[in-house]
Amino acid sequence: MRTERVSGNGQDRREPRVVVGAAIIADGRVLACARSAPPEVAGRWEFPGGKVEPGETETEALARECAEELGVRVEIGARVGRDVRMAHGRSVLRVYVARLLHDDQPKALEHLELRWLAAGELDTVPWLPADVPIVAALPPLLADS
Ligand SMILES: Nc1nc2c([nH]c(=O)n2[C@H]2C[C@H](O)[C@@H](COP(=O)(O)OP(=O)(O)OP(=O)(O)O)O2)c(=O)[nH]1
Repeated sequence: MRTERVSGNGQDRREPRVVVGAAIIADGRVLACARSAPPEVAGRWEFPGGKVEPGETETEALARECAEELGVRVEIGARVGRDVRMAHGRSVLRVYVARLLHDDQPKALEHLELRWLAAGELDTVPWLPADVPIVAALPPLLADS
């Protein structure tokens, strides 16, 4: 895991690593993805995404991960929910709304399964724990889409 030292008030502190996720919304549904690895989280559901690499913006990281994991091009929009601390504060999950571009259709290139979920179906899959408060913020966004 990569961390950064930031000086302030004569003390060093470590900035949490940002993991970005894309809540891809289309026709009132959000794309949920079942992780294939590692074994301890395989079968749990998440938003496509991953760690922001050095020198990359969050938007660039999301575009890269959506291309790698789903083979799609996306437009990134507003934040969904709040930052959720993970790994004892060593990382945070930060999710953005995304929309598919050019009629691209997501493919499970790295996930076990993909599902489009409407607001009433959000609790039909076992989300990773950090995703739960973010999923709770989705229904108004799905209603507006
Ligand atoms: N992508 C993603 N990761 C999540 C979510 N919720 C959640 O707890 N995580 C965790 C799982 C992992 O511990 C971590 C992200 O790891 P990752 O494996 O997706 O990141 P990455 O693509 O950059 O992978 P790597 O380069 O380390 O192999 O964040 C989510 O909704 N999306």
